[in-house]
Amino acid sequence: MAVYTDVSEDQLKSFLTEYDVGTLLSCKGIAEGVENSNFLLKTTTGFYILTLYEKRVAAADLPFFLGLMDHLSQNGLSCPLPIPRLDGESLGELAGRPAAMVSFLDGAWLRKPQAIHCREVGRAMAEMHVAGADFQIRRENALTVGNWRPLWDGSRTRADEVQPGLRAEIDQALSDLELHWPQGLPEGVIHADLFPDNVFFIEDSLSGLIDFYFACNDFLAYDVAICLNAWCFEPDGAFNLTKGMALIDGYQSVRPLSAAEAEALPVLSRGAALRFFLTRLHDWLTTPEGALVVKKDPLEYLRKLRFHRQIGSSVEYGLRRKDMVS
Ligand SMILES: Nc1ncnc2c1ncn2[C@@H]1O[C@H](COP(=O)(O)OP(=O)(O)OP(=O)(O)O)[C@@H](O)[C@H]1O
Ligand SMILES: N[C@@H](CCO)C(=O)O
Repeated sequence: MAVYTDVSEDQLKSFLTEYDVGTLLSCKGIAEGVENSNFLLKTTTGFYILTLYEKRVAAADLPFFLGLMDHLSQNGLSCPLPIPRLDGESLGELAGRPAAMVSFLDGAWLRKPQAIHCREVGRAMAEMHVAGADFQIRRENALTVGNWRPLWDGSRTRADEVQPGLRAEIDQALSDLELHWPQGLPEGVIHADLFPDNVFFIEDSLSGLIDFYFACNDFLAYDVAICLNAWCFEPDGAFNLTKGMALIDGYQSVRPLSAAEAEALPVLSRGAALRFFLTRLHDWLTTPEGALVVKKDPLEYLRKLRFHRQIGSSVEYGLRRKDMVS
């Protein structure tokens, strides 16, 4: 459930006078999502998404997120386009929160993506990487290798409550990643949370990407690793090589991976698994019972981390052998 802040009709109507979007016809809270409060607005000119940014999104980062969506849309990527206010700004304030409106994207996310969808998401991610190359604002990744230890320290003493032995296992996995994290790979703007619920499809065609609120500058291939984890495992925990191959082929049809990126996929995939394990574990341990937010299972990502630990080469993710040499 993600409507944390209530908005009265009067507040909303007064907010909309700052925009050239016609007259309000209806406003519905959107239950999905966990970070922000989202509303679907219908006005005499069409549908819009209104987002009130809650505390987990730093106000200082909003110009990056909104500027990025604007930049990517202008460069041909299908993603929400921030609607400018009459004063030319994208960001306003509503009910005491920073707030913005973006265009509505048609489509729906897939509960059971297949290999053809993985290919599409790989391609769209590479298009995003290319379109973001000349975006001028920078945002460091607040959830990369250097940030994992403080995050882990907040959960570490209680980890064995979730699964006996977890503390020692993650201690070891984290130290190993800190030691072996790659350096010097090609960097750029990454989405960093391109899970199935952030990719819309109409029939089998990808219609757009949403939710850029973890986007940042980091290794481009790290985004590929995040997607391998999010798209290519089956509910029983098995890695689906056909999906991995489709995702990587889709990506490389737009932006071929360098040999160094290809070689780094196993360590990047371990890191991506640990990153989502750690945020999920934190939420698991700190979200009060009875809260309306659905907690995501950290152990799903522990299983993915274990899978990547026994990977010998990126060929096991579906990378073709010819792409492993420069
Ligand atoms: N531009 C859009 N067009 C259509 N629907 C949208 C759009 N943006 C958001 N939505 C709807 O709102 C829901 C929540 O959006 P979003 O995922 O951005 O929420 P969030 O709370 O910021 O994110 P999350 O919890 O996934 O990090 C989406 O699942 C989708 O149904
Ligand atoms: N995609 C994240 C949630 C935050 O967007 C996860 O599955 O843990």
